Amino acid sequence: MSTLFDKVAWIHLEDGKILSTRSRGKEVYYLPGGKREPGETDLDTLVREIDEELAVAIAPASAAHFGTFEAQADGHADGVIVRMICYTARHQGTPTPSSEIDEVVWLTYADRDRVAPVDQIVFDQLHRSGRLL
Ligand SMILES: Nc1nc2c([nH]c(=O)n2[C@H]2C[C@H](O)[C@@H](COP(=O)(O)OP(=O)(O)OP(=O)(O)O)O2)c(=O)[nH]1
Repeated sequence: MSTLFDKVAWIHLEDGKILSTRSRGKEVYYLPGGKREPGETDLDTLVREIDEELAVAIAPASAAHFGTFEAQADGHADGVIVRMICYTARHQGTPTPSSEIDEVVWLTYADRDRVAPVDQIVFDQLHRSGRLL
């Protein structure tokens, strides 16, 4: 049996830095987002997860698909894969970490080795296109 996590993440850049989170008890940084619940669209998941994690309201009409990326899931057995469907989107509110989130940080490409494998692919693409410092 192979496992694939189906997640939706928010790509949010400001001044060449990307908003990233560290979940409670974890050592590497993730892009904010989470797993789809049954029946949810990508945007349903994005709006719910970003509200839960950061108390920020995503504007769904502004969301644009950035890319979908797959890699080894952080902290799971070899061969467990996470698929992350990534969106940019406008928002309202100031990111404020929920109790599940220990840290909210702005990272640059210099932090590539501090993020999960799937996020490294996202970092590479953003850096190549000049959006991530
Ligand atoms: N949200 C998120 N998860 C990631 C990223 N990169 C990455 O490997 N993951 C992995 C972590 C786990 O190996 C895998 C499944 O997530 P999980 O099992 O920790 O999810 P969870 O129960 O905390 O649920 P959820 O809140 O994320 O929906 O997704 C990322 O950038 N963002």
